[in-house]
Amino acid sequence: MRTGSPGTLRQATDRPPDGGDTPDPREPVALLFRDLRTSARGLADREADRRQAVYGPNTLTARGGRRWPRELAQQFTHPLALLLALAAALAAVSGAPALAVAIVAVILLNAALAFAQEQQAEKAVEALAAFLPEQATVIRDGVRRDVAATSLVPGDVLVVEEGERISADARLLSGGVEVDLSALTGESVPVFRSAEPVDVEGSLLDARDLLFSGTACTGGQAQAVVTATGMHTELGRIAALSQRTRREESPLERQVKRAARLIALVAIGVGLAFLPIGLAAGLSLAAAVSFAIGLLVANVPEGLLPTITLSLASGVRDLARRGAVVKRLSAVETLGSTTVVCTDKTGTLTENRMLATAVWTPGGECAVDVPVAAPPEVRLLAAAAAACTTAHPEAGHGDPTELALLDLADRLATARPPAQRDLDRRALFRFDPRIKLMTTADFEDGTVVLHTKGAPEEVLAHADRLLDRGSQRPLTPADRTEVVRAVGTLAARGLRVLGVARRPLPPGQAPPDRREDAERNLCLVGLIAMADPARPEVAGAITLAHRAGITVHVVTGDNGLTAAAIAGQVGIGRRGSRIVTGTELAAMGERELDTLLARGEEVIFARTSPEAKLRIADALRAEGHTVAMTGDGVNDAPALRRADIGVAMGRSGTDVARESATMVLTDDNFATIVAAVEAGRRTYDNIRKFIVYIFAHAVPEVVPFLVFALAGGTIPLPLTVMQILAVDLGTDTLPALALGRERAEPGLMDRPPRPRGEKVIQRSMLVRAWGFLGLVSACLVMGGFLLTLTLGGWHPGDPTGPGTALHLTYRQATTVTWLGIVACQIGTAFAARTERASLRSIGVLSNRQLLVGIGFSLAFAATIVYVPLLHRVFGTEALSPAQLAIVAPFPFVVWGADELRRALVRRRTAAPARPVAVAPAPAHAAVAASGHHPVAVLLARHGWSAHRLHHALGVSEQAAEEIVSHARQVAAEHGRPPP
Ligand SMILES: Nc1ncnc2c1ncn2[C@@H]1O[C@H](COP(=O)(O)OP(=O)(O)OP(=O)(O)O)[C@@H](O)[C@H]1O
Repeated sequence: MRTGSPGTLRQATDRPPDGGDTPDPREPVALLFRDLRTSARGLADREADRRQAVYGPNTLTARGGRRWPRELAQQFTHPLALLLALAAALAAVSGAPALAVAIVAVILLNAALAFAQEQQAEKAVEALAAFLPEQATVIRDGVRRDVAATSLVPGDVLVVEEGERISADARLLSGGVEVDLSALTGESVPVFRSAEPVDVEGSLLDARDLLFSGTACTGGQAQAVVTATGMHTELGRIAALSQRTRREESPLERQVKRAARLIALVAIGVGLAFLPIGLAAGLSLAAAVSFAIGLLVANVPEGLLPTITLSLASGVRDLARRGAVVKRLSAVETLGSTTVVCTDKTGTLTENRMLATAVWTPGGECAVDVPVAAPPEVRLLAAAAAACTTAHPEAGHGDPTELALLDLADRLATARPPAQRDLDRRALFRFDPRIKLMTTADFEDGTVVLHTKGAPEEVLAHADRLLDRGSQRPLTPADRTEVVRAVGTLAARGLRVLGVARRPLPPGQAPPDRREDAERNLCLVGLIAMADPARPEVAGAITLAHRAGITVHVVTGDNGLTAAAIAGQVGIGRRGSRIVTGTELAAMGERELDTLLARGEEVIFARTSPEAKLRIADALRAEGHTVAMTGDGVNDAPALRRADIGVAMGRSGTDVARESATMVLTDDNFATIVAAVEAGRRTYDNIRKFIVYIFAHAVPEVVPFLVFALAGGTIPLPLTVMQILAVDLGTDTLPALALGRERAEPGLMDRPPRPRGEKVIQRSMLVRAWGFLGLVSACLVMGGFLLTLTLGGWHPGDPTGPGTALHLTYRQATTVTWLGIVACQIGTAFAARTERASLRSIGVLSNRQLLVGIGFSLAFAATIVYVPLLHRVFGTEALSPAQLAIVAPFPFVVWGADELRRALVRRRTAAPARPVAVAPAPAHAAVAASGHHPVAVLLARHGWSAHRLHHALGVSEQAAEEIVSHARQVAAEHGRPPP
């Protein structure tokens, strides 16, 4: 046996061990217990509290100092900020110091806003930790209980089980576990660690009997005594790990960054082009340069990216409130484009509240959900199943299946207390989702009895005898058929069926070491059927998912008939479904699987292995789908990582699954996935809305310059450079932020999913922003300018410079132009709130933040127009009520014009807009019955080509052809023109 080096031994003292001086974890257990002043019964609660005061909470504190100075500095060094700085320098040297100061103000203001938005975004993501509190199981005062991982202290006895994250450094006391050390070593192959002392030279991480904080248990069960917590753990010591990693950039942000740079280039082009035009129109070189710079500054969309980040973060926060914690900002946008959800059944579609309702023995079926005087064979069945459990109902700990079995045994008065059961246990082969069996060896009446429970067909495959009315006999083929029939009858009622078998070992024989030796020659005792009701909210969520063009496949470890019954109850597979068992799937080639998935049928993959999930995710992604996949076990981790959105269960799932997932459901509920898709779609829509808004103001800013340049001196400049900057400085940002929080547009979930890879900035948006909203605004502001001049007695060609009679009128006219732009942007903000719907349908005043933003814009505008001190800076002048009256209708005109345009668009494309919302018409039903993608079916009826369906919806080419030809056929049958 290894001994610890005496030099490192601490003297036991009366006070708890000091937090900074941890004992050598490798010293013999007895010494370790002495040094940590603990025992195998764990600490007393009060002692644990005391130690918590000494050691502090078991958390890692971020090192590396404050990061905000660097983050703030970054706001000044990104390419767009540098471009603006260059413009400021140019302005300064070209003799326009006021312009230079104004540009610096733009840079400062933008940096401050961007910084504030990014800090907010980061906080939103960090706050998510609060939604996922980590738990640890400990033994305190000899009793097993769950505590918050932060409350672990040295001396605690930790119980580590498969799937759990290890939250402190610990020395194994009993049992053995497989651990994934990749968080510490980067090596992802699990290693075995056990309490058996083995001498290993080398680093602490190689020690066979130590566990480390931050690693995960991927198999087995063990108890270990905590030797170090918080920053004293190995994880805490690796300083680099405690520094937060940089937030990765989302595809959306990358796309927008690229677009923003492109637009900045265009802005430079426009600015440069203005130089010769301005000179030709009679401007001095200095004036032409400053106008060129003004145009450049006005058109650089520097506020876009931080606004997007903040919008995604607010999506993250919103999702968390609805019970879905996402771990990456980019997940929000991916969620919005989800086309397929692969969900498991137990706990996600169902409540995971099991109740044993019926049992089957060779004597026949017997209901057990009512008080019954159970015959002896039923009592034996319940007792055998209860023996084969590890759950602890008294500690609220355990798999719901096992809790139901213990409850049944309790009701039939055959239960042994869990503590006694654990004392009698001689061996344990845990439930393995691959073979779907669990076996225990238990001491009973002087001998060891093997108890096996699991999927009935597996139990049957390992049994050769049957317990028939108290006596064993060989299992005949007829018996097997009868058992299979009984399973089918129970499963078709949506019940989860378990087979139970046993085998007493000859007296004195020790339990087998190997699982294969334990799980053979079993004697089947009977079947236990459990009801697990479907969650009431799931049916509504499935309907919503279907309307949104999302296909839902069930991928479950359970029996196909059980799964099909539950799926039927919640509405999955209404359009046709197929049950594919794990064995059938294994026999399927890749092409066959592709064809199956391309049909658009909702498939029930039953009795699947975790590896099957990976295969299904791969096949769907290869088809071009965006896949959300749920999972809860250790083995589900690869599939969770491979899917576009891995969804883990916050309540019932393992820590390993939670770590691999992109999204964790705090309520384990399928309906939350659909709610998350909805939130994702809304966030994405909102980003498009403020892009339209931010882009629109460029046109009314550029057009006045063009008019001036093209008029050859007959029309004076309608807008000064400083006025342009004032729009950038004060009036645009808040409404843009408010648009990012807009509520969902009606019909959001009636649209087919956004095709994968679709660009966030689309041509139609630019046409709307520049070609419509911008153009209308430009016409209005130019009209306002010319009207003000004319009413003041101006004629084309009249001089308006300083000292002339018309100068005051001219200054008022430019103020009207400027105020006109602000007014038009207010109209644009209202118009941009919906993409297609009428504003009335979402409530004209429903976005409070927008109203606040507009209030701020108006106050800012009033200051610039009416504070004399600012007149000199911005070249503005106080306006008369009559002049104000010119501008006052602008917001309504812009908004009204867009309202009309949207109404026209709605009318023109009314049918495909809500493709799946319409109740299935007979023709639809007929095609739907053939099992095709319902959205595709409807779009085909509205004239989409097979090619377009294939590319937009990811339907396979063959399926798309079939859908289109079917649509033609249906049209012909109804005497309609072909689509
Ligand atoms: N604790 C257990 N002991 C023995 N057998 C079990 C246990 N839990 C489940 N089984 C059997 O294994 C099958 C598969 O279980 P698994 O946990 O993989 O999936 P599931 O919970 O039924 O469904 P889902 O995959 O939808 O969550 C179950 O249908 C049941 O027959």
